[in-house]
Amino acid sequence: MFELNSKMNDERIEEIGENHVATSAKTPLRADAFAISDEEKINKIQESVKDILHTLGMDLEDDSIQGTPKRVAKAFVNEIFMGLNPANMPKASTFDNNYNYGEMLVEKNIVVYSTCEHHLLPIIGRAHVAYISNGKVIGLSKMNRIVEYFAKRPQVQERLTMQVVQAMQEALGTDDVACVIDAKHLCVNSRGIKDIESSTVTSEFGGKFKEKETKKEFLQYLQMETNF
Ligand SMILES: Nc1nc2c(ncn2[C@@H]2O[C@H](COP(=O)(O)OP(=O)(O)OP(=O)(O)O)[C@@H](O)[C@H]2O)c(=O)[nH]1
Ligand SMILES: [Zn+2]
Repeated sequence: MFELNSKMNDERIEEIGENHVATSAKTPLRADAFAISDEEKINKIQESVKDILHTLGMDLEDDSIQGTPKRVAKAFVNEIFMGLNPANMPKASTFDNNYNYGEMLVEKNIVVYSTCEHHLLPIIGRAHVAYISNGKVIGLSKMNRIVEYFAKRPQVQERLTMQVVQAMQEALGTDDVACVIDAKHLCVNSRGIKDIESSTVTSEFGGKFKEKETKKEFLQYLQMETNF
């Protein structure tokens, strides 16, 4: 019934380049960012973490800490910052909108675990992504995966929000995409000003979502009570 369109995604990756984001919201990567393999990155980071722990005065021979440099390095490369590796870009399978669904689709409450690039501390929150089909529909989980991919980078929340919208626009071939993120930054909550209550809201509205009524409809869905 549906025509899987993952080939388009591969072509798109080639077109846009390793950052998967068209223009303004690129993650600042060095030109030689991919000169060494992930395994080499893990080895180098491991040494750097050893150095930090040693400088802090920790005994690296201690049974509990011995494995920490490797653990941290693996977590950085394979998990926390896996979104820096274009090989991890999710395949954003799109399908023909055969049923002519013409209204907005909202994927609410997508969990965001990201990392603030200023302090390398967690950003924890929720993303809400919406689009209006221009002939294509996207697999629901792919929206969660796109958010996850861009979240797993050193980030500022503004850029993350824009990257999610741009990647969705590319996948769906439409400007009519929006994203709102509400997140807590541990650099604000647990250190510095130590304001445990505050959170940060960012938004990006593309195409029809810039129009008052469409934006309002999207934001109203986010206020809806959910009973499940
Ligand atoms: N705009 C923006 N700022 C962020 C984000 N994450 C963290 N920051 C801020 O980045 C700023 C870095 O400011 P600096 O003055 O260089 O760092 P700092 O001395 O640690 O600042 P304090 O957090 O105020 O102690 C801080 O105000 C952070 O709150 C983000 O996603 N977007
Ligand atoms: Zn921070």
